[in-house]
Amino acid sequence: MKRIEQPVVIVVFGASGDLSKRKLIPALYQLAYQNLLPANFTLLGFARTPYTDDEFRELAREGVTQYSTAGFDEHLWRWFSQNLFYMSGNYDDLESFQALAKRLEELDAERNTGGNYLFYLATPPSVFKPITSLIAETGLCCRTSADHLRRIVIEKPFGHDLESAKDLNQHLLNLFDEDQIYRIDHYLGKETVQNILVFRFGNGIFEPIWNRNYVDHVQITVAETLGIGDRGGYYDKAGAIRDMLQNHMMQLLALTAMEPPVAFDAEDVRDQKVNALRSIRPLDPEEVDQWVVRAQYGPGVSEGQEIPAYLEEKGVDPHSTTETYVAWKTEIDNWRWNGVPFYLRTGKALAGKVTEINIVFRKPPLMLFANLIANPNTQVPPSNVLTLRIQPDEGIRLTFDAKRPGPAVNVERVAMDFSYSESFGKDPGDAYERLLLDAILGDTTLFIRRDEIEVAWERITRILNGWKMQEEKAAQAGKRLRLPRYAAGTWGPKEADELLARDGRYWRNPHTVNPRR
Ligand SMILES: NC(=O)C1=CN([C@@H]2O[C@H](COP(=O)(O)OP(=O)(O)OC[C@H]3O[C@@H](n4cnc5c(N)ncnc54)[C@H](OP(=O)(O)O)[C@@H]3O)[C@@H](O)[C@H]2O)C=CC1
Ligand SMILES: O=C1O[C@H](COP(=O)(O)O)[C@@H](O)[C@H](O)[C@H]1O
Repeated sequence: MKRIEQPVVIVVFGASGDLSKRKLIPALYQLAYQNLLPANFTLLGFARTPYTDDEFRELAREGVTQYSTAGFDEHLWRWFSQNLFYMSGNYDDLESFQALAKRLEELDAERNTGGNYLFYLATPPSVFKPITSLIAETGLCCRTSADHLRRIVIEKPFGHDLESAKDLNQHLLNLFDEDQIYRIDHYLGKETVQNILVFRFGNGIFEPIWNRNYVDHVQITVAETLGIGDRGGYYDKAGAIRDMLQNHMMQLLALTAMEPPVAFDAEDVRDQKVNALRSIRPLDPEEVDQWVVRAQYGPGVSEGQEIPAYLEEKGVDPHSTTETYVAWKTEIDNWRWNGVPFYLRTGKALAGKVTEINIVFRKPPLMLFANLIANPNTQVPPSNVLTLRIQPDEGIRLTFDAKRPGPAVNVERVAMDFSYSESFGKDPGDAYERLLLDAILGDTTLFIRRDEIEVAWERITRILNGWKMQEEKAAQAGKRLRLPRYAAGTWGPKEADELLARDGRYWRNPHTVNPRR
């Protein structure tokens, strides 16, 4: 990774919160561990909770001890912690921001930080607008700050539907230039997600078969074992579609489906991602049930932990119709992918924590060995599947059929594996490390551009509209909609299996020892 040359103050709004403690501060510490931060690096936390600098440092120390992948080193901590500062203020109050401007001036003078500021919005989205308005009003960041580094990093969720996303984009673009706005999606910071592009476009052998002539279908799974825990208040308003599908999974889809960029730079890569997203077939809300399955978890056990039914979780409306699981079949209407279904699924309280992309290749034109396969299913599934394992056990696997040694011709499914940890001797670093560094260095490649977020929301809002229509219909009939259920600790509802079974396919469940199931 490249070292940051120029000094910078990172202002973290919402610094008293979970993201700051679990992700941002440990990621900065890890950058310090790798000697990637500038000598006079400075972090100024800003939130309403009244902490002193020392109290904030204590909070940060807890975060680093618990969550840093670099471990805890007392000597490094002493250097790192003396660069952390804190001030309290309100997110919608001009005086607080004037005080912030004054504090930044002092820090500039004391620490020679050159007037370079990166503002990180690690707060709930309800205060994104007031914070950015006041940053602009106090002149801390505006279009004319060209002489200094002045950038805004904005966390997800970016809007809750197309209209609100457009509205937030418009608000930001009234105040700042697009290249000052860093819309974050932490999946793009994951090494294995970035590797999708290297794998596809850095090698000569995969791209020629990466299309409708060879690919039968694509499956993208982002499964989590935990329930919603104590995030009921947030999650019940978001659901799986807004929490995961609109952002992380759309990005995985775009990177899998996109055409090669002209060059590996921010605009070219994002142009191609936008084209891929625009090629997703727009869904007719009336037909939502043909393409999308939603469900909620019931009680069960996942990874040895008892999980209550979603409707009994703290902060959840007992009549909620918010989905904790969503499966979506879509098609990409372009030359490369015409007729190849993409199946996406994500959910909480599932049987495994895993993110993977499966490229399932077509069967050979003639199945010469179909009757020689040991214990075949009634229907012989395609044997060649390329699995991009995003997490955990990051790597790539290709399954194929081979002859089992012996005088008879017996065919068995085997695999070729690439493992990150085996090949590179270490696990991939944390996504926030990479993204923070890129934001400071001014590289927007791994951040979401305005049009990207809007086209993703456009396709997702069609699904949301379909569900809304169903709810309105039920209400008119005096009924309450009840979502399908799946037991916590399983791979999801039977309706999701049926979505694929209708096409003669099945979900390839990760961790399946025998890839034939
Ligand atoms: N936590 C995570 O793992 C992830 C978080 N995110 C996103 O990052 C952002 C921050 O997340 P997280 O740290 O978990 O959030 P928190 O709920 O911990 O909020 C962060 C801080 O914001 C302030 N805050 C909380 N609620 C409100 C409110 N209603 N109005 C104004 N201020 C409030 C609090 O600080 P104070 O009261 O001191 O002002 C709090 O410490 C969110 O947008 C979230 O969606 C994205 C991916 C992962
Ligand atoms: O953004 C989010 O992502 C996490 C999953 O992230 P991962 O890096 O652990 O795969 C998810 O748990 C959370 O609900 C969502 O807000």
